[in-house]
Order: sequence, then C-alpha cells, then structure tokens
Amino acid sequence: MKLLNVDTSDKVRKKIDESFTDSYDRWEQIPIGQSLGRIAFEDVLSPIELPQFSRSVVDGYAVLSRDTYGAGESMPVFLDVSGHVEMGKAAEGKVSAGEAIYVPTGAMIPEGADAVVMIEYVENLDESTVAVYTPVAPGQGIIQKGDDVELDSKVLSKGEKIKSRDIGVLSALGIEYIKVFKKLRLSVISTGDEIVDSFGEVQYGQIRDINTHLISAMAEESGAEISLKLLVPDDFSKLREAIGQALKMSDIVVLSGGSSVGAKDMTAKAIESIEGGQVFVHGVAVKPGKPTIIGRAGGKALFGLPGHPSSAMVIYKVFVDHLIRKYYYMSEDTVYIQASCGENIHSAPGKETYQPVELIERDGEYEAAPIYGKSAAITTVARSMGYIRISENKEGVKKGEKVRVALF
Ligand SMILES: Nc1nc2c(c(=O)[nH]1)N[C@H]1C(S)=C(S)[C@@H](COP(=O)(O)OP(=O)(O)OC[C@H]3O[C@@H](n4cnc5c(N)ncnc54)[C@H](O)[C@@H]3O)O[C@H]1N2
Ligand code: MOO
Repeated sequence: MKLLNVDTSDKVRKKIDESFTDSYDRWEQIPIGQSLGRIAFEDVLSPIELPQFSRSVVDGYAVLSRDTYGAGESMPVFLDVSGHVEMGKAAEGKVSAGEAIYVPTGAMIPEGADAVVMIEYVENLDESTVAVYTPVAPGQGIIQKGDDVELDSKVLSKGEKIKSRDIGVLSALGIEYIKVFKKLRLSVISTGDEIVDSFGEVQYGQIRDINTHLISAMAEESGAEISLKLLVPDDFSKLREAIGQALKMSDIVVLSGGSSVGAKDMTAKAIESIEGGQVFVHGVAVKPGKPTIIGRAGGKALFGLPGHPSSAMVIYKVFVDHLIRKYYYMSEDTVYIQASCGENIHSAPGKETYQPVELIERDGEYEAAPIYGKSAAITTVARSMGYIRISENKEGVKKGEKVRVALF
C-alpha cells in the first residue's frame, strides 16, 4: 500500500525556504512609466529634498508671523505690500518687519517670511497696503524645504511592488529609470488523458483545460511571466520530456494533475527521473491539496499541484506564491479582512483546512460565507474571494465566530 507521508504547511514552507537558498538577482532597468506592478530590485533613496524650496500652500501674503500677533477682526494690523512672487520663478525681494509679499499657492516663500496669511483674512486698502485680520503662527501656510522628502531618505524598499502612488513620488524626485527584478519565468504543464485544449473540439468524457489558464493568470498576478504552457497526456515519457523542456526555459515549473497515488499519477516519478531531479515533499497535511508535490532539479523549483482546480488554486497561493515572494524579497502582503463566519464550518482535525469563502457586506460588516462544492467545481474558484485558514488543532469554526479572511 502506498501512503503519502504528509508534512504540515509550515514545515513545507520551511523546506521551500531551505531548498531554494540561491538569491534571485536578475534585474533590468526600466522607465518608471512601465514599472507599475513590478518589484523594486533595490532600495531607492531620494537624490534631492522635496520640496526643493519652501512653498506656500495657500494664496496669501508672506509675512513675519510676529507682525500679526494681536491682529483680530476689530483690530487689524497694517502691512506694506513690497511685491509679489510669480509662479515658477525664484522669489525676489525680502520680507522685512511691517511688510508683506503676495504669494500664490505653490509659489516660493520669499526670504524673511515665516508664515502666509490667506487672502480671505486680508483686505487690500490700496496698491501698497493691506489690513490683516488674523494672527498666524510661524510656519503656517508653508510647506518647508525638505518637509515632504528628506535627502537620501528611502522612498521605495527592495522587494516592494510598485504602485501608482510610488510612480507619483518617483516623478516628483525626477527619477526616470528604476531597477526592477527581471520577471521570474514560470511554466505550467497540465497533465491528464481527459484534459483537452479549452478552445478546441471536446469529446464526450473529455474535460476542457482550466488549470493552465488559471495558474498562468495567478502567476502573472504574483509578478512572474509565463514562458511555456503545455498540455500532456498521462504518458511517462511525454511528461518527462515536457518537464525537461520547461526546465530549460523557466525558473519554476508548475505541474497540475497526476499528483496523487493512482496508477496514472506519475508526476513525482517523472520529476525524479530528470537528471538531478528530487522530490522533497509529497503530501501535505492540508485540505484541499493533500497530494501536493514539491521538488527541484538543478536549483529550479518544481511544484505538482493537485488537479482539482480549487485545490490547485489554494496550493498555488500557499506554496508557489510563497516561493515567488521569497525570490523577490517581498514581505508577506496578504490582505486580510475581518469577518464573522456565516455558518458552522467543519474541518478535519490534524489537517490544516483552507476554506474558500465569499464575502458579503451587511451594514458595513463582512460575513464570510463558505463556498462548498467539490474541489473539482470551477464555480468554487470563481466565487471565492479569499479563504479562511483553520488550524490543524481546531475542529472547525462556529457560526458568528470572528475570522480572518485572506484575500486571493
Ligand atoms: N486513493 C486516493 N485518491 C485520491 C487521493 C488520495 O489521497 N488517495 N487524493 C485525492 C485528492 S485530495 C485530490 S486533490 C486528487 C488529486 O489528484 P491528482 O493531482 O492526481 O489530479 P488528477 O487525478 O489528474 O485530477 C483530479 C481532477 O481534476 C481534474 N483536472 C485535472 N487537471 C485539470 C485541468 N488542467 N483543468 C481542469 N480540470 C483538471 C481532473 O479531470 C480530475 O477530475 O486526488 C484524489 N484522489
Ligand atoms: O486536494 Mo484534494 O480533494 O484535497 O482537492
């Protein structure tokens, strides 16, 4: 009898970390306009301080704050207007005691001034005199030089996924190009005599391929690029050949199907038959995904995911995405949502259970509704927004219990 020797998921992640210790250090330099969603290869330090000069954040008069002390609605202070600052130009002139210079929003603060009074609190008495009806504190109405970004401060960390707002910051600093990780190359091989091209003829008894497309899309979401997609029948030599071909052109090979112990489940044996091929995980104490396989060949990673699409999706997220993040120096950035459990969920003690859920919003609170359906059901995949992890020591989750939903 052949039984799988199962590891806990924490132990499996540890094995992944220990097995793939070579750092992934391929990078390319790209214009920031093309960097959205890419992963920063190194820390980015600001080459300048920002703003580069103190600027007004309001339309008003640059003054010496102490000149305005005691000003009030019934007792204005009178100041001489000695000029105005033009946008995009260096401020000319200096504000001395008893003087004010007009500054539009965003313009440079002239020398001497330490605050700006908004025009709403100022009355123009004539060309060169204003009455100020409010006191202003030092710094009021001004964004000081270097307030936003200090010189040499870190604006992006190695391993950070570049977001639209980061592109905003980089533009403000005049950084045109950025070093990002070259995308990891990932191949997907789907196996099974019954699996056929999703878009071709389908005979009765055959199944349209889901996993190749599902896993490729998830890998792209993780920041990898797909170097090869193959569909192979349950034929040992064809599978072996496909693995060999995939290894040549990728850093990670993901296989779907054939992970279990049935007569046609030959993924593990095929990996072991490759030169230097070794399987170091076959079986994980998780539900779904018990027959998961993880191996390596010449430093490259191979994953054998269970064929059921929803199991493949969970195992991809829990192990393959984990390795991609490690290679990219990314911190765990799973987004969790607090929700209350919509119904009792039973789980198998001794196995960590990943229960796909749908999130339903009720009065600003989320309810996590478990999505059942055999792991072969594609709607389980399509409707699930995330999953609840139920530890191996628990027997389930009670209706109404607070849970953390990890978003897919
Ligand atoms: N005797 C045992 N049988 C099974 C066990 C076990 O421990 N002992 N584990 C079960 C579990 S759990 C799972 S999950 C499956 C895993 O099976 P395989 O990884 O060997 O996958 P297949 O048998 O090839 O396929 C399973 C299922 O998924 C469909 N499939 C496969 N590939 C695709 C694809 N690319 N697109 C769409 N659907 C796909 C396939 O047609 C099967 O229905 O084993 C259990 N059995
Ligand atoms: O991986 Mo399986 O049935 O646990 O889906």
